[in-house]
Amino acid sequence: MSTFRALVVNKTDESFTVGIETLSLDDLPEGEVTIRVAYSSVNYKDGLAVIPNGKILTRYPMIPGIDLAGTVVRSTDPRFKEGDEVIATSYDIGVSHEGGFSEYARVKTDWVVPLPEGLTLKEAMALGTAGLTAALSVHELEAHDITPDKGPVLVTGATGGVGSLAVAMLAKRGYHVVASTGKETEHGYLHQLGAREIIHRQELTPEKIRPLDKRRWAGAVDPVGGKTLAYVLSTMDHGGAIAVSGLTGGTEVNTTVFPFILRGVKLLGIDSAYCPMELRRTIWKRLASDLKPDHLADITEEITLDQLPETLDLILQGKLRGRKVVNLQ
Ligand SMILES: C=CC(=O)SCCNC(=O)CCNC(=O)[C@H](O)C(C)(C)COP(=O)(O)OP(=O)(O)OC[C@H]1O[C@@H](n2cnc3c(N)ncnc32)[C@H](O)[C@@H]1OP(=O)(O)O
Ligand SMILES: NC(=O)C1=CN([C@@H]2O[C@H](COP(=O)(O)OP(=O)(O)OC[C@H]3O[C@@H](n4cnc5c(N)ncnc54)[C@H](O)[C@@H]3O)[C@@H](O)[C@H]2O)C=CC1
Repeated sequence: MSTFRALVVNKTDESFTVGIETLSLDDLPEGEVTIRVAYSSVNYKDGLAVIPNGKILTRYPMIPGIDLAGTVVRSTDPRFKEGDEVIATSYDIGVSHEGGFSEYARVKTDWVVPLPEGLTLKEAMALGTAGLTAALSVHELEAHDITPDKGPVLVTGATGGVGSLAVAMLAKRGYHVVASTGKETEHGYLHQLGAREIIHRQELTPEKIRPLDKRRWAGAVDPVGGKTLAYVLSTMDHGGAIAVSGLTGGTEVNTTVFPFILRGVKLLGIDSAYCPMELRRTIWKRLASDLKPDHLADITEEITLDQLPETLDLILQGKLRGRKVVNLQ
């Protein structure tokens, strides 16, 4: 192999371009582990990475793609050897270090997780950062004593990557899942993943949000943020917890101290990118076992490298359902 294909984003004072290019291994950055990438996946952050003011990429040109899974072809670190199947997600990958939308990648050993028993490379990318984030959210809710007997757990942005996987994981763990979506055509999909109730996303953004409103949820997984998060905060039950990961509904949250001081609500921030390695390995093991969604194949659609630009455009428009896995073999 002397050359390979990758998606490259470039920005200069005069232009901004996104396209497939042919590169050689010498074009890859420094790192101990070189990987023949089998699959990558599409996350909202990748959509932001390929627009001029997305504020994700820190230098250009850059290969985006925060997720990758494949087989080690060379390692200068004894922790990995040729032939090992591995996952590498987040850290600087696809941000300031060439990422997964590429047939080959070279990364730091400290970013690499061995593929856990119970997952294929394709399944690992069907999960990807969205799965890691959904699982971290469930893990954190559990750690804050939000058990299935406590009451309904809300998932916002429920047809998206984080949302779909959170619905499936919580349902598998026995929670009464309430899924919020604006997509009326996807109710069947959400019921199939295990949602017990489906509500329209507009219900979570009323004109006026009271400091405290009727208690509705024991827990919530919120990849939407913004006004939705403000309403969810005001409608949490006593001792409830919200795992907040995203911003598709906005970055500003107008709230009061009352949910925190009168109902003891906990706001749990989820950061998949710099999640410590020990916890990351624990979560990947759970993703391969008790949190592995029963309907992973139904959540996932495979695309090619050539289909990436249009798919990245669609994720920013909120038009995708579930997860897109990029086949790079
Ligand atoms: C899969 C994960 C996700 O999807 S997370 C959601 C996607 N991420 C984003 O949308 C973040 C995009 N970034 C921004 O919008 C901005 O960087 C900002 C609003 C977070 C801050 O903008 P500002 O112009 O005020 O400052 P800087 O960009 O110069 O950064 C200030 C300070 O924050 C640190 N920082 C920026 N981005 C991140 C990040 N993603 N994670 C952690 N820290 C971040 C940056 O390093 C600066 O810190 P400093 O110590 O000064 O270096
Ligand atoms: N904190 C972390 O570590 C991580 C954060 N994220 C964030 O989580 C969010 C979701 O990421 P993905 O699942 O990859 O994206 P996605 O595009 O697959 O899902 C987003 C969902 O939000 C919905 N949505 C869009 N605009 C909305 C609005 N105004 N109100 C309500 N719902 C709206 C979409 O219809 C879609 O269902 C993003 O903001 C992303 O940046 C994702 C992964 C890791």
